[in-house]
Amino acid sequence: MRLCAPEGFAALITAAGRGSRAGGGQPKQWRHLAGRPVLDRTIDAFRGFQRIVLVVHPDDMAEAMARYAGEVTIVTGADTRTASVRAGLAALDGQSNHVLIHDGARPLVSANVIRGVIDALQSGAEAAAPALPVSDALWRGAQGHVTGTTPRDDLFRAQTPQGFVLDRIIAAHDQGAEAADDVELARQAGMTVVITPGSEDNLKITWPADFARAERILGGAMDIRLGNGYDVHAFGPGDHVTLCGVRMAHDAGLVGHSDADVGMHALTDAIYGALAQGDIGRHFPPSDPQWKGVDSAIFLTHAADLARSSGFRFGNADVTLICEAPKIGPHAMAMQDRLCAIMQIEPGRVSVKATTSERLGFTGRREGIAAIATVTLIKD
Ligand SMILES: Nc1ccn([C@@H]2O[C@H](COP(=O)(O)OP(=O)(O)OP(=O)(O)O)[C@@H](O)[C@H]2O)c(=O)n1
Ligand SMILES: C[C@](O)(CO)[C@H](O)COP(=O)(O)O
Repeated sequence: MRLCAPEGFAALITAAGRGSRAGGGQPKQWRHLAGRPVLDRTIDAFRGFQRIVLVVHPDDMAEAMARYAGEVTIVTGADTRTASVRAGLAALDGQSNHVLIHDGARPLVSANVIRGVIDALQSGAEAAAPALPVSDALWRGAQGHVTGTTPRDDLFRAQTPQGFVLDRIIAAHDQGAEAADDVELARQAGMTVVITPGSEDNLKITWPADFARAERILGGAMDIRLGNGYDVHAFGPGDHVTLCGVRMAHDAGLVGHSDADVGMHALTDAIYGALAQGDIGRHFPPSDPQWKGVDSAIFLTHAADLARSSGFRFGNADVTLICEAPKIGPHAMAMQDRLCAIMQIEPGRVSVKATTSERLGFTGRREGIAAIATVTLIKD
């Protein structure tokens, strides 16, 4: 659930690091986590803020502008996290009186964690930040052996967002010191910092294995839907068929109320099925003359829009056409492209393939064409 931040609260997201510990050939904030860039998810968590400042590396400025211009204020960062935060603070103007400073590399921060920081600041704290008590025993060690134990009663694992009265944290940064985080700088400047509840899920992606861990956490929170669809149309008089949006010459046509695109109908029903929204007949009754002879793209567009407006994105779709003729193979790519265009999803997520039924049954006797489709929808 997304929160709505009070007026005067700004968010500052640091994303100018190079992610050297995470590896992967690309800075971690730009790598995909369950299908979306890490930074998309981080920014989404702060969408309820009127003002968001995003600090990026100069090499990433073009990418950041292409993705987020107009939604957030984008500024260039510097060599250290502290200097990047300083650059971001300089972009905040008099409209903000509080700022929450957050690592771009913590994409799974929850509304509750953010709300805890805001609540503390609204209750009068000059600084507040989430943390978790250390629950494991803490050892000192050398050469592979335990050399001592450290009491953990007053130890916490610091997280972000770290929230501050804006002019107090700007003043702390103006003193120019380097620090592990903004709480350290705030304390050096004499501020009292309230500890608010952190979350195990609010991990900072730091090491290669953190991507798999974050995907596992997201997997638990994701709503993943699977839908299937099946349709049949009989051959009748005609000189072409339209399958998955592609018109093909044939020695017969397909009989139907609309354009009888059996593949598109199966796919449309699969989407409605995944959404638990009935089938094409419920949304476009065959008794209604306005759907007579129409392009079935109308139905697929409606189902895809319904999926999106319900908060889902497409995982993939797979359509199988069952017929002896016409030959589907030469047209399969064009069909995939057409379905992707109608559903407004990127190529590579839709498959169209075909099989015969070895001359058995109604498809084997060339009396008609059948189609089955499967689709996955994801809400994260
Ligand atoms: N000069 C820097 C360094 C870090 N960060 C940001 O601060 C957050 C926390 O830093 P860290 O996890 O250390 O990220 P990196 O510096 O990218 O990682 P590494 O140290 O492995 O290179 C990240 O969102 C990172 O992009 C930043 O804005 N500017
Ligand atoms: C700000 C921080 O995430 C709080 O835990 C942490 O200090 C960043 O440390 P890093 O060494 O820059 O990853």
